[in-house]
Amino acid sequence: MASSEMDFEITKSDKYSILLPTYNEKENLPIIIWLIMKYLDSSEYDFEVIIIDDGSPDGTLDVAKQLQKIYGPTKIILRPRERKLGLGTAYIHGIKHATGNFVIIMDADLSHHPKFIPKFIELQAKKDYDVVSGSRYIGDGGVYGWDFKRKLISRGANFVTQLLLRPGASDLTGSFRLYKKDVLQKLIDSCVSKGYVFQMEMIIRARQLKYTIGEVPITFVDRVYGESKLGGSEIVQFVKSLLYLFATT
Ligand SMILES: Nc1nc2c(ncn2[C@@H]2O[C@H](COP(=O)(O)OP(=O)(O)O[C@H]3O[C@H](CO)[C@@H](O)[C@H](O)[C@@H]3O)[C@@H](O)[C@H]2O)c(=O)[nH]1
Repeated sequence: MASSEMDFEITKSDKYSILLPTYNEKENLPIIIWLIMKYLDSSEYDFEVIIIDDGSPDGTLDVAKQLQKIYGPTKIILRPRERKLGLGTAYIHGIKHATGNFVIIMDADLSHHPKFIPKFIELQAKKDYDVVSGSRYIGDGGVYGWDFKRKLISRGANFVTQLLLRPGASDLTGSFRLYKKDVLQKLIDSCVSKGYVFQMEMIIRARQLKYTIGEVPITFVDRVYGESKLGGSEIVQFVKSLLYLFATT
């Protein structure tokens, strides 16, 4: 048993692969890795962290190599790519190297706090969910540090998607999630979007394919170091993909 509660069980063979895509995260990476180790090492969970760096000019990969020396090559796995190829394809690349039967995806910029990971794992184990999604829009979840424009974009994207596609999950654009690996692979194979919109399509496809989705309230705290890579082109891509999904599903 990995928890004091006796109403769920983590099988000894369960392993969690945490995918961390990075682009210019040299300040954030050591802290997020330290927090992951703090919250997971103290548990009995078997896990690995896969860092997918896309040729960050700030030297994130060098920092990742140092971390690998500290925590060991079985805990920290480096799967870099030569150049910035986008968040969606970074996950697709990462999953190819995941050895766990569960995959956790999260941002490396400290917006997603690793303290929530055990909650994802416990909920999944309790109900055998195919997907557990972190939600900023249920219970005591929330967003901290975003300006009005960014909140409006996120709320607006969720609202319009809820209206058009009725996905039955409250946070569609968030990217703090746990998947059964085989489910994630099937969802990736069925998704057509790349970039940020990928997160939304994954939930829509999960519903289509009748996978079960659980939700854990999470707080999303805007990054302190570095900059968001969300720009106008991602927003245009989101709207295009939303209309495509509306027309085809
Ligand atoms: N490898 C790689 N990593 C990337 C790339 N672009 C971004 N990342 C990494 O992906 C994570 C999130 O990137 P940000 O650019 O900081 O995301 P954001 O604007 O804060 O957006 C967040 O909120 C969106 C809306 O809720 C989410 O859709 C998005 O996934 C992310 O969680 C960070 O760890 C960042 O380094 C890329 O092209 N390649």
